[in-house]
Amino acid sequence: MNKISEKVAFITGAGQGIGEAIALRLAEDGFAIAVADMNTTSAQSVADKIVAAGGKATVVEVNVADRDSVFAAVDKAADELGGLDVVVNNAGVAPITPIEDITLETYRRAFDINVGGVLWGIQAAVKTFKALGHGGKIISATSQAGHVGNPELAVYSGTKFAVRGITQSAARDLAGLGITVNAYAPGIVNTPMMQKVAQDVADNAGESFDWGMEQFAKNITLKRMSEASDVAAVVSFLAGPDSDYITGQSIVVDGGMVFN
Ligand SMILES: NC(=O)C1=CN([C@@H]2O[C@H](COP(=O)(O)OP(=O)(O)OC[C@H]3O[C@@H](n4cnc5c(N)ncnc54)[C@H](O)[C@@H]3O)[C@@H](O)[C@H]2O)C=CC1
Ligand SMILES: CC(=O)C(C)=O
Repeated sequence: MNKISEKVAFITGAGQGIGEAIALRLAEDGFAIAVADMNTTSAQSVADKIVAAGGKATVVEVNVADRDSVFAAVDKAADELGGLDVVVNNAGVAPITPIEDITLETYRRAFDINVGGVLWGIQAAVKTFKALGHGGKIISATSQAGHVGNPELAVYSGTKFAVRGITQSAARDLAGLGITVNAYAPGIVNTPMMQKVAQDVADNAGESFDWGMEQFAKNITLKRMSEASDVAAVVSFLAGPDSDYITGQSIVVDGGMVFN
């Protein structure tokens, strides 16, 4: 096994879905894991799974939309786990927003969580990496919808395009500190988020849940939906030494939906 011993990874939105899969995969890779989420009950069950498998984990409560909360969570994780090497800004929300229905509240919440959460996560990571006297890796969630605008997802697509812009700028700003900054862009992953997106799109069209899923899944070249573990494998690569010469990139892991 490719063990990276004594390294620490902080992962937001790690209580379920893609974040959970990333936490389990990086624990398997040898990282001690800060399972950061606003839902501490689900986060605790992920931490319990890691510990039961022989790994090391701690639960950290965080609201990624709140800058102070993110800084406090990263500090706590580094204190409890004795360091910090990788920060994964994974938490996000995906409201369905046909153009004419977009409200100020929906717009603000999505940008506060999906974009603010990435900015504050990057800032908090830099502060702690500097305090520890070394560089590190910052990895954030964008989406295939951050590479091509998706129907009924204008606000969400906007946030995920923003994550790519921030990733590119931060990569340039932070290279001198020995920090790489990258993103992963999943496709259609079978998680609670995607199930709700499909249900909402189906409800708007007066169709079934399966029809809603099909609207997203029909253009996947590999003809299967993604498992969260497909995404976690790419994050494992971005968190490990084999990606040391990569920065400022968004790695698409979507079974062939968008081609760059
Ligand atoms: N599921 C999919 O098909 C895709 C997901 N993504 C992105 O991957 C990331 C993870 O998505 P999923 O696992 O599907 O989502 P999910 O909704 O299943 O899980 C999200 C997790 O984030 C946590 N969270 C939400 N808001 C938070 C906040 N303000 N502070 C702290 N934690 C918060 C939730 O409690 C939950 O545990 C998101 O950024 C999403 O946009 C990107 C492309 C496709
Ligand atoms: C939710 C999401 O990121 C999609 C549909 O790509």
